[in-house]
Amino acid sequence: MTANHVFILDHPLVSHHLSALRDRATRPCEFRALVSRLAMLIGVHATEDIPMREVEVQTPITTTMCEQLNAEIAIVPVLRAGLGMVDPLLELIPDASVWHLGLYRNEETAEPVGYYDKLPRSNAADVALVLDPMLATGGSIELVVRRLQRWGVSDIRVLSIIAAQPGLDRVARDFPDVKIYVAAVDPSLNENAFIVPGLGDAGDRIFDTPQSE
Ligand SMILES: O=P(O)(O)OC[C@H]1O[C@H](OP(=O)(O)OP(=O)(O)O)[C@H](O)[C@@H]1O
Ligand SMILES: O=c1cc[nH]c(=O)[nH]1
Ligand SMILES: [Mg+2]
Repeated sequence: MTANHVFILDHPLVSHHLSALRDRATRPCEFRALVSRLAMLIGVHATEDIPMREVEVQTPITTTMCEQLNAEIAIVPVLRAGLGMVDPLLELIPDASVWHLGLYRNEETAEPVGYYDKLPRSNAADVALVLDPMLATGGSIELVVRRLQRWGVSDIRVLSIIAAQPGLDRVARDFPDVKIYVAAVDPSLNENAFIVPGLGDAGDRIFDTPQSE
């Protein structure tokens, strides 16, 4: 099942960079660059229908009607791994604000545990772009979506690089209005709730903090 609001990028550049990202031999320096490149491609796609307004612009030659963004856009990286996607999104949308949320998964239960929340209580953004390269069980994203709904955001868009089908189905079922943009959907999770085939632990690979195996 793939819901109406799930968008899977189908592009040769996405496939090419994803293959290097998955490769266990890819070093953190290159891994970071690949996360950034893929985040930019996903970011372009995820903003295709963002609200716009007409403005009159004076060129050196004449006046002409142009379009500009017409929405308060919040970039919401999920620590840690989501940090790797912030710079390319800010490159695309320099006027966006960045609100950090910190979560980690309990290793035994795979349940998300919140440890940092920088979201304000009021003045919700019009659009929230949630950044997290991995959507596995979907538990972390569901916590984030609930928090953004409490803030008052109505247009929530999740940008992930790889989603596992079970987690994607769960989020799409529980939050049918949330739009989800991914570069790939992998079929399953292993006994530790890691995505299969996946790419391992995205946060550890971005920040070069390998855990003992
Ligand atoms: O869909 P879920 O099952 O909730 O799993 C996905 C979450 O797991 C990873 O974070 P992790 O706990 O490894 O934290 P980190 O980014 O600090 O490494 C990933 O970046 C997501 O936030
Ligand atoms: O496969 C997975 C699952 C959760 N988090 C990751 O970084 N990778
Ligand atoms: Mg991690």
